[in-house]
Amino acid sequence: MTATADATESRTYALPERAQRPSAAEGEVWLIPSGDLRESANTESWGAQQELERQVTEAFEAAGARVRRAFEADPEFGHGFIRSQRMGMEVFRSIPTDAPLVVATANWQYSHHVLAGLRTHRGPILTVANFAPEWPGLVGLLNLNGGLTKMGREYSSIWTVDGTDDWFREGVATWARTGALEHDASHVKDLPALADTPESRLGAALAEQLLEDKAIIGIFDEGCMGMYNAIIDDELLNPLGIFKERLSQSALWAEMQTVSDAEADAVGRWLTDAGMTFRLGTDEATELTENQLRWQYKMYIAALRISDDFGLDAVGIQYQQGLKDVCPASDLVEGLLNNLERPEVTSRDGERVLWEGKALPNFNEVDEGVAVDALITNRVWSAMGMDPATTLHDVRWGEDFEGEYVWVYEISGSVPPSHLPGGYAGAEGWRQGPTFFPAGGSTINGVSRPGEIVWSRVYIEGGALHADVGRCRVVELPEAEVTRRKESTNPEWPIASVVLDGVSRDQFMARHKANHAQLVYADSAAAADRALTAKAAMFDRLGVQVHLCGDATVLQS
Ligand SMILES: C[C@H](O)[C@@H](O)[C@@H](O)C(=O)CO
Repeated sequence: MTATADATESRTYALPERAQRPSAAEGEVWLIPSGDLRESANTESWGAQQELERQVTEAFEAAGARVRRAFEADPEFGHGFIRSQRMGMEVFRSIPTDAPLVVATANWQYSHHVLAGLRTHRGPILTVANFAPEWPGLVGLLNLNGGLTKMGREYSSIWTVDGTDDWFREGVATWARTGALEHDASHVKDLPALADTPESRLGAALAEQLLEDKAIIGIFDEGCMGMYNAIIDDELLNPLGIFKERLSQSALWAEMQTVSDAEADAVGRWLTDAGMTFRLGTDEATELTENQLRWQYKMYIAALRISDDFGLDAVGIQYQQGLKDVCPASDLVEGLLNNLERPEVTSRDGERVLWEGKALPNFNEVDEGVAVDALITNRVWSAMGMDPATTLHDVRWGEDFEGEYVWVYEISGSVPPSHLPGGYAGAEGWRQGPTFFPAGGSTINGVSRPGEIVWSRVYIEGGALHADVGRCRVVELPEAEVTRRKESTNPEWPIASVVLDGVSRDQFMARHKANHAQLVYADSAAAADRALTAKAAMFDRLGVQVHLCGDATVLQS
């Protein structure tokens, strides 16, 4: 009997067909927009995106270049954003690999929709945002830039309020001509060798302790909203003595079911007694309700119990995907965890008060750059006897006010109440917007009190961890101006009016490698300088490369 013929004997195989890409045409610039994964956000911000694309197209035409959009808007969806990673990959198949490419961003966008294509694109890349309050294009841009920086892909970046300013138009013309754009970075210097001071000794000692004893950051579902820059690989994280506990938001939801209404309601009573107020209504779809609050209180208790189970040193909840469809947002929980003074929670058996009188550092949107920063800040500030309550803020917008550039830093949900005037008395809970949070939930809304701040950002560049550190002040603006700024952005979110010391708007935008900046108050300007020195020393001893921005100085005697 003869053996059956081998199917591959002919040695002719089905080779994959390769996509035929158009070739780049002289004087042609390609344009793509990256969108949100949430269609509600895409349809609502589509008008703002069209306006930005009009401004960008006009600026390129004035510079003698043509703009070609890589695909048309889809009438079925009612917008022309790239709305998923898959769609991004498909769109990139039609873009010449060596074409000059603009990513225009007028909204909050999910960077991973376009990072796959950008990673292998060979032509020059320009990221552009509208510097406008209503839709956070610049927040999206800063995240994208952080992602490109982490992956080591060269890019240029520019932003504009309305497309008419010379700085923007000249920048576009320069990039169209040369494929590159340099920004002023003269405000940044590397950390000098630190003298032996009480602060440098404290930083080094805390670093040694972390390296020896190690710490765990608990991550309820890693990776939020395509923020590739906010994921720190274990290989970079573990050498700091910090390890991840990977947890699931479904476990959080399950634990929430075990918390009784009575326990949840006690949290609510504590907050009300402390002076916090809530804007309550009855329509679940658009208003904050008692029912939503009760679920948030259950989440607060559940988060602390699970953190206790795993012996966590800091915790983050992904929350914007998955969890937001199941239950009210976690923001209220997150602001409380970061605060020293907060409702008491016991272990399940009622025997132990969890983190009694202490904050459990929380990193919103599971941003691991924030996790490292919050953990270190908590330890330095606690050792110095200062309030360690720290939070990220979105770098949301800014404008001159009476000759000074005042940023709108605005986290998408909550700050620790100690950042507000009068603490809980300065906190008002508003419903999270239905566009992003169908199941609602309360924010911790308010206006951050004036004070001396250390700001920072931990990020990845060149395969290593870096920290930009600087000094700023939260300033008090007239009420009407604060209201205008809040209403131009998201009035349900807490705002900090920030003046950066020695850093201009464009220097900050060009340098910053994330949509988030970390803020913590110090007791005075002198205390802030001392704390900054200790924090820089701790980073330094851990092997994180520290850069001092603007007027930040370290004490050398
Ligand atoms: C709700 C929005 O998507 C926000 O969450 C977004 O702008 C951010 O906060 C990004 O950090």
